Amino acid sequence: MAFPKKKLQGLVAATITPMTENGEINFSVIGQYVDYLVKEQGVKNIFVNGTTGEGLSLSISERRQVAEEWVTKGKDKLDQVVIHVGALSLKESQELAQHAAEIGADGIAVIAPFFLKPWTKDILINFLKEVAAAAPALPFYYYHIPALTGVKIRAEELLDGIQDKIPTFQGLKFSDTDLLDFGQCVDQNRQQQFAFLFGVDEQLLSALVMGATGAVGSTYNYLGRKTNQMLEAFERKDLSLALNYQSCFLIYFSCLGFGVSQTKAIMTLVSGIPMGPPRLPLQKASREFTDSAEAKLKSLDFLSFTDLKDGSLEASS
Ligand SMILES: CC(=O)N[C@@H]([C@@H](O)[C@H](O)[C@H](O)CO)[C@@H](O)CC(=O)C(=O)O
Repeated sequence: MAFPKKKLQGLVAATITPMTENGEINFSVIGQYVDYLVKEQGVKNIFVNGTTGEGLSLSISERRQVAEEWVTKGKDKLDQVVIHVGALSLKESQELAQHAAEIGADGIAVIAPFFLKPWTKDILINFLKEVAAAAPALPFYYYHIPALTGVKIRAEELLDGIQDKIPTFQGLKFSDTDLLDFGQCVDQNRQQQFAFLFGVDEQLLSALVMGATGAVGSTYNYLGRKTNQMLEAFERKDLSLALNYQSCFLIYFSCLGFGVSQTKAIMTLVSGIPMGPPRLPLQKASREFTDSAEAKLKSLDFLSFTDLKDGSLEASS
């Protein structure tokens, strides 16, 4: 089995799908976006077509093209490109999984189907197993995001014996605030060397304490460098610096808002790369929001990372 040379760990940016003002995908900026993540944010792993990437709002053909563009532009620059291939239709999910393997992606992830839902662990595993089997050489990650899917099966329950059913299972992307469930997943599966990737960015420090081996999230698009500093502080057991980062992050960024529309607007401001509006049913961030976010980011010196004071996101004034 062609598993990655190294385990998926550290920060993984959940990529935004850039769009034009007309709502078409803007493929032309993806190369620039890769360079920005690597050079400016120090982030070399990406998660494509997930929540932040509006994967479920794209057509299957668009999802294939987006995945292909990221793999092509990321070649020799990124470490790992994981493609989210979850869909309501098993057939579509399998088609996307097979496509991810064909284009040379490094892994696939799948959410629980969320319209006609699996109500038991065994049914969910059966669905995931069928998708994973369509890409038998690719590492498989379960993407647990119960608030959005409405599928409340605890991850800890799902992981019990999962590799017997899904031999390519390599880890969990856990986008939920139930740290007890997360901690139990880590605790019970430590010996299997799975990747435990936390997906609630504003709680990452707590998840590190519970044993997270990495993180997938929207904010690592523009806060990758600062979050890497937090990871380093945590590694050095400098909890006070790590906490300083997490607190600053909570105070400063939670007031800006974290929806996909806001993420697109903030990323455009911070990176200078146009991300465009989201697709319906999401609404473009209002001018009022963008103006106040810009003022806030300026007051933090945040529109130029190089000016940031070490270990602090505090306002320059
Ligand atoms: C619900 C949601 O979008 N969660 C984000 C977080 O990164 C989130 O934006 C962040 O924690 C801020 O709330 C990620 O877990 C989603 C993600 O990784 C993805 O785009 O698939």
